[in-house]
Amino acid sequence: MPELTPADTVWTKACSALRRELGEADFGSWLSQAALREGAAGALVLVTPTGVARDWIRRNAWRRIAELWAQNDPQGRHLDLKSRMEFEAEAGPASSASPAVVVSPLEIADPVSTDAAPAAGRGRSAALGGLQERFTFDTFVVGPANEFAYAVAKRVASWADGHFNPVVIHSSYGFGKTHLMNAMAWEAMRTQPTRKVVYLSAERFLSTFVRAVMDRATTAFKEELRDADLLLIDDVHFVGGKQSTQEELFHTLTALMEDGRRVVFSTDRPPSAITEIDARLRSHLSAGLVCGIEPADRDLRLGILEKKLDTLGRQQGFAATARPEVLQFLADRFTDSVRELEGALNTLVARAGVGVSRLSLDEAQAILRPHLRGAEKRITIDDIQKATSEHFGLKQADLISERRNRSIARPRQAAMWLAKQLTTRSLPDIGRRFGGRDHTTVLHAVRRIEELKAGDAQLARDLEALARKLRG
Ligand SMILES: Nc1ncnc2c1ncn2[C@@H]1O[C@H](COP(=O)(O)OP(=O)(O)OP(=O)(O)O)[C@@H](O)[C@H]1O
Repeated sequence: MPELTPADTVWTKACSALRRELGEADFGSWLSQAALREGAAGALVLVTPTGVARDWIRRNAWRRIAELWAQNDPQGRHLDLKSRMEFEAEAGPASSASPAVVVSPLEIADPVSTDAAPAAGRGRSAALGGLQERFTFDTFVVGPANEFAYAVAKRVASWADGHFNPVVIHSSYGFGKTHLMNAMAWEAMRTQPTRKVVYLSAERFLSTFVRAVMDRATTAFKEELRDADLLLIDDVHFVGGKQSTQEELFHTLTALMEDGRRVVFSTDRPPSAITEIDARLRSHLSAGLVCGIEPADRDLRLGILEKKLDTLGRQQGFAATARPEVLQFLADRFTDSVRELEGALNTLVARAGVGVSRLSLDEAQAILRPHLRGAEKRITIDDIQKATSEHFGLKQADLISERRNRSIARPRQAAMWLAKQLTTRSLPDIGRRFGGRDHTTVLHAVRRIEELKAGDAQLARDLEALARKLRG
């Protein structure tokens, strides 16, 4: 039997990208209440509590959800969107009582679960949920972009003496941080089953901590973490701006380090650039061993494709290969993150099945056409800045500068809006490319332009002309 990816895993992955891209406020207001459910005949439906929420999601996030879903679901299942009333009307009254709920993002947190380990003995190891079995060193492909981070991760997992503390692994989204963090946890548990390994995302650190505060159970929470021989916290930038969580994290870090325990963090930037994190915590992170993972080069992308193809084939029970020109096409077109690259390959295998090895380049392109809309002509933020500055008679440097006069600020906001529409970059990523601005600034720009273009016909025309020019 091929191994199926549970729908909740796909949704969890999509949620973590959506949370980052939409921002905490929108995600919390609209998506955190939506739940993935199974309707009639096993159809998967994202169910919102109200019709208003459904409409908001359809207008503002549905296209992106569909993309993320396709990228993360190897089975290529269809996902529908309905309000609860619609869902129950169609599925019949039994649906509300049936155990059809797969998962809602608010229910994901499972403060102390110990059921995630693969076959190797667990001993005192504890994973606070969320470890994925497929993320091991064996499935990680090494190349110049990640070899240093990989070597450090192997060293941490072997419990070698003379370790650096903390270790910080950073990369832009989708280039393998979580994969390496998981691989370290699995291997550390395997090599020293009597030691305690704790892995959790910063998001889960936050939600578990908040819940512990509400339940007056912070002592148990602290003990659970401070007892770890190896603590791994993924996506630590997420605690930025959350004062008490940062403080708790800082105390956890110092307590563990004083005791000679090992701590590893992953972040989306070098620690010195995470300005939304408290200076004290930031300086502790910067003082550790900081290793970056660079975007994968073409050879690494090809290597990853071959490895994934082999794994997918084994999961589905056939020897999967693909024509070199198909793999090269994927490696050249899906360069924004390994996640997208993998999503494209998943789509081909899900659609063609055993016939994937016979797919011609034309057929592969036809299958991937919906995914290529943004990538057809790969538009970069640099292209957008050049076109926008030219259109408004400015210099590209003006868009990146600190200058705030309206004649510059408005085109800058327009360029940010275009970056959100025409690329798959996240808000933090866009912010970074506009002179290191915060993701909230980008979000504000995107909303402001949405508002303005509804009443300002000239601006709407400018944006349309720019988008047309950029799309080519
Ligand atoms: N070098 C690699 N070898 C094999 N697979 C990889 C590699 N790099 C990334 N991947 C795959 O790409 C996908 C995205 O990687 P991962 O989730 O680790 O990224 P990330 O950097 O943690 O992203 P984010 O910042 O969005 O959390 C995963 O399925 C992972 O297995």
